[in-house]
Amino acid sequence: MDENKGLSLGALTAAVVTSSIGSGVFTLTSSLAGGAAPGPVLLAWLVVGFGILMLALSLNNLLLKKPDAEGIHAYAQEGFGNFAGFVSGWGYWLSAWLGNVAFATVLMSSLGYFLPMFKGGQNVASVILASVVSWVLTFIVNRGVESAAAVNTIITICKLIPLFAFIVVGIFVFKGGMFTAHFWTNVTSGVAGGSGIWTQFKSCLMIMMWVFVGVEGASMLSSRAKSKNDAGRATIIGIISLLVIYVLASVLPYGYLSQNELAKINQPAMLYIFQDMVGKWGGAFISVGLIIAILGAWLSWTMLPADTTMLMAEEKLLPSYFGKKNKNGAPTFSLVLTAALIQVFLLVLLFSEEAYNFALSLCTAAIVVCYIFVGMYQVKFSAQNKDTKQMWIGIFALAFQVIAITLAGLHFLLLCCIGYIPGLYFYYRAKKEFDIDDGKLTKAEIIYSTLIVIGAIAGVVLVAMGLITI
Ligand SMILES: NC(=[NH2+])NCCC[C@H](N)C(=O)O
Repeated sequence: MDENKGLSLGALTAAVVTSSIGSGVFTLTSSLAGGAAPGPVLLAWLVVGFGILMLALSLNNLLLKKPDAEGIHAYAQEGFGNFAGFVSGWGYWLSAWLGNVAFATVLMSSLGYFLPMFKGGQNVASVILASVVSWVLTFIVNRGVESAAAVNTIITICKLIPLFAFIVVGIFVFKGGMFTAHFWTNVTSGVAGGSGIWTQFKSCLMIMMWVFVGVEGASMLSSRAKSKNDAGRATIIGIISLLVIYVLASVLPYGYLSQNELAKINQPAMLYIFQDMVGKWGGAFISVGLIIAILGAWLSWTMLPADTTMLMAEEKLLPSYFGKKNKNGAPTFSLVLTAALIQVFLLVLLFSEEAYNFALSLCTAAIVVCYIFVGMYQVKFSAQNKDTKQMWIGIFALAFQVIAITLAGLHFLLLCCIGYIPGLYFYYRAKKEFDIDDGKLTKAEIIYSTLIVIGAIAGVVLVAMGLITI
């Protein structure tokens, strides 16, 4: 994007929309229909939309008032010290590549639409191809490639066209009677009378938060807005537009197929529903858009984690080799480490029952850690500056994240703790390398690290006991 003139309202709004759209919207309907009827789905959208809006407004505010903070973890560090900065940054990094694992499964299952050998996205052929894609993207980023504005625009258009086509056709084939038949009752649950509204509502949260992962990226662009007002306005318009797209794409199909049919449809659901609506070409049409959307998002989510660990190394939160750039200006160590971990996870996928949901839940849980720190810092900073309105925005943002992750599944946070263990080692190495606090962990850091380790052990134990299914 052009750096000199500042971004217009339209460009900023587009950035908010496009930075969030990855694979999620294409799989939404069936993921939601597995646990909820249209009524609770709409209710959940309202709540999640509000919570995310509060988060984005907090980020906007902080960015404008603290323009020199670089990266989302900077707020945690500024507000609550180095260890908090590390926890937030490492969480962002974990989230970024775990999300790529989820992308891999959707990408492969959409290729399965054309090539049966990839069907389901969870077999040896899929894992091999996904690994190749992951390493190729890493290689490209390692060559120092920056995402070009023109490419971004093309990717955005390719993402949006199939979505609009789906929505328009969805409106035409919509049958009101079908939609309202079981508006509040979950007909897939097997329980007579379905599961209660509350249970249905809860089942929507994780996937709905997942589709908004990435909004923080666009909020980060606020500093490049032509005017401060535009930054705030673009966030609101962008999030409302996203919400409209998500609501329509996920809810219209309830007026076309029954909830049972929707829940059982192959993933990526949008592709198969559209094929059902318009004929064979429909599936191909959606899948091309989907494949481009994922590759584009995957590329930027390859750059982002490496950028984060690079910044963290500059802030002395990680050893200097995380920040060491090759001759193309790319942080090779970070990139290769990340790709290697993705590789391990792709192999795990072979044995996972619900690989996509598992990966997206971990990705979402990990980023919630950063979001919680953003909320906390927004509250702290606004309270210090006696800015009551912003403080309330922060309180809502924070409350939403804490409550939503508690309802969606705290055990995913325990599993994320496992991912923090190597991070703790690197944090400790960094303290030694830069001789911070005489190269030792402080008392508080020891306590927090112990809690993380306990969380990780609890996570492992729960998995071993079969209480958490992978
Ligand atoms: N690689 C990642 N961290 N991806 C997260 C982005 C997910 C995106 N909101 C989606 O709907 O698919």
